[in-house]
Amino acid sequence: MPAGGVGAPTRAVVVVAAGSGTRLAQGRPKAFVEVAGRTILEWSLRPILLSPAPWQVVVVVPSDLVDEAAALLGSSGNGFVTVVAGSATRQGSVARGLAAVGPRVTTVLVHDSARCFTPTAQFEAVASGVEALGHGVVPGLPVSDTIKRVDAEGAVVATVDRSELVAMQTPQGFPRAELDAAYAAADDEHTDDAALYEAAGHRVTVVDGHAEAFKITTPWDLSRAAMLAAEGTASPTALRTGVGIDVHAFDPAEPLRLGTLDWPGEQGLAGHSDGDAVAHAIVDALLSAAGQGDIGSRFGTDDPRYAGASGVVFLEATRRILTDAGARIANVAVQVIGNRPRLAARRTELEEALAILVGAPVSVSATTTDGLGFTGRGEGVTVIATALVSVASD
Ligand SMILES: Nc1ccn([C@@H]2O[C@H](COP(=O)(O)OP(=O)(O)OP(=O)(O)O)[C@@H](O)[C@H]2O)c(=O)n1
Ligand SMILES: C[C@](O)(CO)[C@H](O)COP(=O)(O)O
Repeated sequence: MPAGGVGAPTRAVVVVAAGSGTRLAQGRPKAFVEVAGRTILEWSLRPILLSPAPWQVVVVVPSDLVDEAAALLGSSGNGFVTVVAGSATRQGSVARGLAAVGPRVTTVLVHDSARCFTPTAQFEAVASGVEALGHGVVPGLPVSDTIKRVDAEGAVVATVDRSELVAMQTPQGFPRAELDAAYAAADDEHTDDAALYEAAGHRVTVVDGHAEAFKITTPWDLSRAAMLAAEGTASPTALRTGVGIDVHAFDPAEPLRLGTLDWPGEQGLAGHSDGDAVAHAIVDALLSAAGQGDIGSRFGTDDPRYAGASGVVFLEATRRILTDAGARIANVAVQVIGNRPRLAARRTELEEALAILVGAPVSVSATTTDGLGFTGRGEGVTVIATALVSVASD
């Protein structure tokens, strides 16, 4: 499914990783330098992948490393991650990233890959701040040293009142249309996105930043990053697959509900709920991938709340279970085995409806068994689903 299609996220984060890392001096662009066996780029995506909200992620890397980054991130398999080539300046790189943000996105965050241990909560706080306030939101930390203003010779001109100062971090968040317009109008270089946005006349609110959102700039910062990774403060993300199967017999007295859609004129499926075998197989695949049990243990047939319940109810409840467990859905694939209904004409509609509920791409395929078995005799359907989720690993 394209990043901008129905079901695509309304939040995006542009992760700028196209800098050269001159001050880090490791002989490689900074985002491709490793910390505890993973590149800074991979570390920087971990908190975003752990976020319960679905994000479109645009990663901006040096132009000669686009293929390497796509391979590293496995982005070809995930419609919500895009890798694009950066520019000579940070501002130019951000502009290239913004150009790749999908049409459904209304809140956009810009994040330095170099701040790779930024906690997930900081992304959530900034995005929800933008959505609540309707203007720019940036994380900042109080300045801990005394600050002096000096002249060209190094003579102190003044001691600055540091109670008025905050050190800026990322991600910096903005209403998408306003940031796009500010970037289109910008004619000066700014050191952060908020400055460019302020220059266009907009308001910016500062929220609390976090010490772990420091920017890896110098070799000392790299040592600090290695210490954090070794302490497990920055635990890596693991990908887990899950599988689910559901079988239902046809019941001509019932209307057909499959994949949360109504199928007028088709025989229904028998069941304690609405018999939506596609929704049930997806629920099992998601629970299995996240290690959260199965549909029977979570939504028992003896529970009156689920008698006649629609697939939407099961999918929404399952998504909440995964969110509470800190698991993020990467994608779901479904195969329907049976003679009826014929899915081809409604495949896109079906995939989009399911993607909205799951919050990630869903692909649906169908097959028959050449007349063999109960599905071949037209007595019912079998549905198989697989799911991929990311979870915090030990
Ligand atoms: N042309 C550029 C320059 C910087 N960045 C990104 O902007 C962030 C902040 O820049 P900085 O940490 O200063 O990175 P470098 O420019 O790589 O560092 P240096 O100035 O030491 O070369 C980093 O995530 C960096 O990858 C970028 O995408 N494109
Ligand atoms: C955006 C930023 O991280 C906020 O502190 C910073 O301005 C970028 O760092 P740079 O070294 O000025 O590129």
